[in-house]
Amino acid sequence: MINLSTADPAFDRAFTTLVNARREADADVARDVRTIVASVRDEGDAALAAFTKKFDHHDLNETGWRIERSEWLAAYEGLDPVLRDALELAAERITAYHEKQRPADSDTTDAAGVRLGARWNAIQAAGIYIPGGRAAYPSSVLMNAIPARVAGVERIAMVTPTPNGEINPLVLAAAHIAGVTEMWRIGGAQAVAALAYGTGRIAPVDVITGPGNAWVAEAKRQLYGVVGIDMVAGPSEIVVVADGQNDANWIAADLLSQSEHDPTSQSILFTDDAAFARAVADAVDLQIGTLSTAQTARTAWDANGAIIVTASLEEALPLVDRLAPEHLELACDDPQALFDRVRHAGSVFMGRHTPEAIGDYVAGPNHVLPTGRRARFASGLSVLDFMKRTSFLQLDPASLAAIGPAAVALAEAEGLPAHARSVALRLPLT
Ligand SMILES: NC(=O)c1ccc[n+]([C@@H]2O[C@H](COP(=O)([O-])OP(=O)(O)OC[C@H]3O[C@@H](n4cnc5c(N)ncnc54)[C@H](O)[C@@H]3O)[C@@H](O)[C@H]2O)c1
Ligand SMILES: N[C@H](CO)Cc1c[nH]c[nH+]1
Ligand SMILES: [Zn+2]
Repeated sequence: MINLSTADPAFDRAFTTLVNARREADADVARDVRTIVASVRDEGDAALAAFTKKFDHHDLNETGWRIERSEWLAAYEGLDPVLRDALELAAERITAYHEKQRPADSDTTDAAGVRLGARWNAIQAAGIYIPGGRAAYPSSVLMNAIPARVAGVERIAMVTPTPNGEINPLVLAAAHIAGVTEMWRIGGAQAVAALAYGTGRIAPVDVITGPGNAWVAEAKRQLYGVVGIDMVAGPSEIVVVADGQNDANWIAADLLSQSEHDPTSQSILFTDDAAFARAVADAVDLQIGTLSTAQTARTAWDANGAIIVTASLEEALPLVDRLAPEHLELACDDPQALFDRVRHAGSVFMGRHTPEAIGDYVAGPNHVLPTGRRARFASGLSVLDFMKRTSFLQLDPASLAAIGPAAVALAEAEGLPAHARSVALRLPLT
């Protein structure tokens, strides 16, 4: 973890180094993913089986490629009622939030008499990636499959790695609740490539969504264009802006909630109170030892964590924008005043009683969010990622006569005479 202060003359250089650090996509990851993707494209299921053996340590021909619906249902029915209720509550709240994202079609006639509009359609087949290397993510099943279902996607093909052939029953139960239509026991860059190109067993999809580690995120990035993607949602990140009135233990837990995801995760605290900064650093060190995820959290915190003391909370805001974090917590009395001045963040958690983890599970907005400073240009997963828009137009003789001559003039100016003729032939003779 690094300690910085904006009062330090060397601050600008140190902060720029922090902003530019490429935690997730070093050259080796990009090169290895290129090899994996090419193997799956050329060798299909044989490559999938080999990579699954290498990375997830099981033989797909023994454990089975697909996980059948009967197993999802059995898992759902066998769930502890407390967990079943929790999943159902999460699913209800996520559905309610995403239903409001359904876009409206448009169909209008303008002053020239031209009918203009746009119609939204769901994509036909979505591939959803559910991480499963270090932890199981039933919450990510809901966050991906529910918006796809709300959009009206017919085929929702879920992939998830099953290390040593084992899968968490909660993941199966979540697939049952959320409306997944097929499930494959594969993960990593190889699963993303299989969904993009298709293999003997797996039909290709139109769009791949979902979070994952550095290899998964890089595979989506490389395959964009072969398929659509939501955005690059890699190793988790959090920035907390907190004044000295907070409980240091609460803020330490918030920082660790994202450090425990991945050794390359990043957690950063900005505070205007140097004594509070020291208290949080101590609380993080005390809490790490109590976590079953201590090893991952410790690696991430030591390598990528930062505590930055500023002269005021306001001073932190342009620095937050430069980081464009996946998650931003504003832990102070008037979070709205700070929020009004933040431009780049995937999702913002306002006030002292809104820990980021509530958004990971049950609040409603999507937890699949852009990482690696991509909140500068990308947004969290939504219903729109599973839809696309077709524009349409309709003219009659009068409206063509009104705007057609301008099109003819422009076509001739572009040196495209067939374009000009196609319009001119329909215009009244003058
Ligand atoms: N940004 C978001 O919205 C969001 C949401 C949830 C989770 N996450 C992130 O998802 C990630 C989950 O990671 P995970 O590892 O638990 O599961 P994962 O499913 O993303 O990755 C596991 C797979 O990674 C591949 N892999 C592992 N080591 C490899 C290597 N050396 N070379 C090639 N491939 C390799 C294997 O194929 C393995 O099956 C975390 O980074 C977490 O922070 C992000
Ligand atoms: N914080 C993750 C997004 O970066 C989402 C998640 C799921 N489960 C727990 N956390
Ligand atoms: Zn999380």
